Amino acid sequence: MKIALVQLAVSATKADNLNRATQLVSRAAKEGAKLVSLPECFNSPYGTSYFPEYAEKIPGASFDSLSSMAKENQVYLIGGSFPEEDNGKLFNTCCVFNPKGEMIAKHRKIHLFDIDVPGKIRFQESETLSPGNSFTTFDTPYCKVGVGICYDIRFPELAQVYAKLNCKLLVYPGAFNMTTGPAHWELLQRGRALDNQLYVATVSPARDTGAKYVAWGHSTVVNPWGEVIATTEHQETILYADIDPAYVEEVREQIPTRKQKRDDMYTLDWKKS
Ligand SMILES: O=C(O)CCC(=O)C(=O)O
Repeated sequence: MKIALVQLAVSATKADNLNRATQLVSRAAKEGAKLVSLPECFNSPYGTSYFPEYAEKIPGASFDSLSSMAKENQVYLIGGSFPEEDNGKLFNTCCVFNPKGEMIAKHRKIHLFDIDVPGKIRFQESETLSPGNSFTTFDTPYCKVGVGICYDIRFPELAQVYAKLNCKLLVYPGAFNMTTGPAHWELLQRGRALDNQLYVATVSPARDTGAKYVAWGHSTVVNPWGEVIATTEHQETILYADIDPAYVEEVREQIPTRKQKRDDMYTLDWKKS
C-alpha cells in the first residue's frame, strides 16, 4: 500500500489551508497513494488561543471538504486534525474517511500536550481543550491502522493496545516543535515501531518561522525493523512510502517478542474497547 503524508504549509487563513490540502491530496492520489494523511491542525495555526476561533462542529465545513477529498480521489484519508466544538467543549480531532467519502473513524486526542520546559517551551493544551476517551482504529483492504495525535505518541501503552488490536500501521498527525522535535520526534517513532514491530508514520505541518508555534516538520515513516524508510526536512512536501503488511509478519517471525512476553509476570491492562 502506497501512503502519502502531506506536510502542509498551514497559514492563518482557513480557506487557503483547505484549498491547498485539496490540491495536495489530489496530487498524492495521482501519484498512486491509497492512504493519505494530513498533519495535526491542518486548517488553523497551532495554539490554544486559536482553537476556540477555528473550532468547527462535526459534521461541518472542514469535515465536508475532507469527505469530498477522499471521495473525489478514491483514497482513505486521515484528516490530520482540527479543533472540534461539541456541547461547549473543544477537542483536537482527527476524522478518517474511506474512498466513498464516509467517515469511518474519529479520534479525539487522548493525551493533552501540557508541558513546561523552562526557558524553552511552555504549552498547556488543557487551557482550552478536553481530552478524548477512546481508541481509534480502522480497517483498509491492506491492514488495520491505528490513529493517535502528536503527544499521544509519547505513551507506549496506546501503541501497544493498537498492536494487540492487530494494527500494522500507526499514523500520528503531529506538530512537534523546535525544542522537542530534534530531541524526541524520530526517537519516539522508532521506539513505537520497534517495540510493536509495525510501521509508524508521523505527519507534521511545514515549518513557518513566523508562527507563534514553530513546527519541526520532518514527517517520517519507520518500518517494523525500526528503520526510517522515508523522511523529509521542514518545507511543504508530500512524502511517500510503501507499507508491506507481509514484512510486519516477517519481522515478527524473526524476532518473536510478541510470543515471548511474560504474561505470568506482567500484562497490558486496558479498560476500553
Ligand atoms: O510531545 C511533544 O513534544 C510535542 C507534542 C505536541 O506538539 C502536540 O501534542 O501537539
